[in-house]
Amino acid sequence: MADTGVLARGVRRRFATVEALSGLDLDVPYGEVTALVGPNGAGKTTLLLILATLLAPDSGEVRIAGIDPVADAEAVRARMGWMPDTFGVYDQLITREYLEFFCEAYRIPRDQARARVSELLELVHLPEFADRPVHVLSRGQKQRLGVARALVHRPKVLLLDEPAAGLDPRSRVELRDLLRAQAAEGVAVLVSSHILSELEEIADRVVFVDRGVAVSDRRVGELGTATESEFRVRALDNEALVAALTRRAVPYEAPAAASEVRVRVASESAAADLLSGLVADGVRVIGFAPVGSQLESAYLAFTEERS
Ligand SMILES: Nc1ncnc2c1ncn2[C@@H]1O[C@H](COP(=O)(O)OP(=O)(O)OP(=O)(O)O)[C@@H](O)[C@H]1O
Repeated sequence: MADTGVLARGVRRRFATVEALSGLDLDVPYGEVTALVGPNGAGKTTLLLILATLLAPDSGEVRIAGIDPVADAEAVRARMGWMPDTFGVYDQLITREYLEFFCEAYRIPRDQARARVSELLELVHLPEFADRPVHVLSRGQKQRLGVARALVHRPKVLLLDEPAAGLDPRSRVELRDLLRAQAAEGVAVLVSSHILSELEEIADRVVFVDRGVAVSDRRVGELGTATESEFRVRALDNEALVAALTRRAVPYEAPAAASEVRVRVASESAAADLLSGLVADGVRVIGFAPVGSQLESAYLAFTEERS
């Protein structure tokens, strides 16, 4: 148990008539990025608030770095970094002062705080903003400052609620690198998000949450193998492609106006077989790619199953 950054067993939390969490189980190992994915209202934020010591569960067991957040919130906070989905920044403060303020909150001695803040500003690529007011930072830069704030006390567990929301592609890549680097240092990272295509690159594991329970837990590399998915196929000669698919009895859709055909295959392995078969049939294939990401296909498959 001590070897898991986050452990949750049978966690329940009700708000009046709504059961936000109905017996959720979760493990977040050290050294990995675990993503929490699920539709609106699935209970992700409720769970993160409980893990961050900000909300008590009605029942169930929770351990953060081996410690019960209800019994000893202070010890958990000393080991856990938290970035909420919306967080205020004290706009009038200078960026360096902003982080020094949080160092003080975590009782980091002043002489060490200065060095720690410089280190963090380097880490989140904001050193040139050290002496500028927080309000000049862009949204992506503020988001990175939020990560720096969560890392002030070198937590072993890092919890982030929708950190990539509203970020442009470049800021998302920077955030991804930052989180991967934390995992490489041995931190247990838990991140909730809706941006599925990005999560595929950020996360090692994906936990799907729906109606207050974790319904599936998969390693990102294994996502594509278990689910049927759709592939987009393009060939120099569309008619030859359609003829080959028909001969092979592969279900396809060929929208009249489009220059591509969509096929449904049972697995990645079936997709690979189909591609080599088409080439062997003499079809001059110029494009063969999954529609949406693997994570997206898995997500759609699991929400379909449950609706
Ligand atoms: N403070 C509250 N009072 C009443 N109901 C709440 C409260 N917080 C959450 N809920 C309800 O609990 C359920 C789960 O909400 P939660 O915010 O945890 O979902 P989520 O998965 O984070 O959703 P989203 O992706 O939209 O942020 C929802 O039905 C929500 O309306």
